[in-house]
Amino acid sequence: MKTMAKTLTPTVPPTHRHTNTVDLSEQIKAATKDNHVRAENTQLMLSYQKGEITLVQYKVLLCSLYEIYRALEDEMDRNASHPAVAPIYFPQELSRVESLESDLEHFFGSEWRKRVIVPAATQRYGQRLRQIGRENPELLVAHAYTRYLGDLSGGQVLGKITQKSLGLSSKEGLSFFYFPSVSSPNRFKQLYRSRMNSIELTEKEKAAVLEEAVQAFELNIQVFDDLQKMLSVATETADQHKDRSPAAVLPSSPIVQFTVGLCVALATIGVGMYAL
Ligand code: HEM
Repeated sequence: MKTMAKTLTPTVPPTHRHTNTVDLSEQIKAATKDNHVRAENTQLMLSYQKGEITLVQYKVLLCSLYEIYRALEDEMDRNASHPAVAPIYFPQELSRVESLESDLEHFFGSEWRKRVIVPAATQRYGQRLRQIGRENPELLVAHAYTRYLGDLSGGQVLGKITQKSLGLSSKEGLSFFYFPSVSSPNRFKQLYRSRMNSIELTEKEKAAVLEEAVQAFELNIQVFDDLQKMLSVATETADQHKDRSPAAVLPSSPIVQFTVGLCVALATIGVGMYAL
């Protein structure tokens, strides 16, 4: 027996054994730990945690999330059969585009498409997603992890805070936070992690995925910071038109939209803002 056990012992050198056996899900969590703390401490997320999220903050956040998920889900769909995407492709359980569309319609009305407005950082995030979808689909896992596992973790608490902060009596306008096809977020996250760990990646690709996950958090942080700037400009504009709230100013008249856009373009030093 003893001899057999010896024969079966792997001959991989200990250092190799270590790198090959560390799961992607563990590595990605460790690699983005500090970025997660930074994301939690952005002004927008701090307002959230204090239960001080306003309707206008939530509305602009929804607009940016729509742009981000549209790019992410377009690219996931297009690359659904790619070996690094297929294991973590869960459109039925995770897709957010339709829920965001219904939330946007709830808050902006049937003409919501004309009123979606996003800052430059959101455009950059979308462009990055579309670029990796075209050029390096194996990096999509970094973005899918960052958004979907976040939505199934802290995002669940944020949903409850949003409902309370905005004084919403029903779930209307909050579909983004609900995953009707996920009965247990914790169990689903475990399944998702195991699927991530099953993706076959070379060491070089794995390193690139970890780097991309850090970037994904940074892109989110930039979006939150840009939204905050956009809102400060809108508040100043509203103060100059004392009869109007920022919520009314931001997505309404084309002239004010243009003014806000112009100010944010200046405030974000050349990066600009795009109205969809
Ligand atoms: C108010 C802001 C936030 C709070 C309070 C929060 C809170 C949390 C909590 C409690 C967890 C679970 C940790 C665990 O299971 O060990 C978590 C996980 C996670 N969060 Fe956040 N979060 C926030 C913002 C964000 C943002 C902005 C992102 C990215 C865009 C994000 C991405 C993630 C990810 C990817 C995970 C899964 C980590 C893993 O298990 O690998 N979070 N968050």
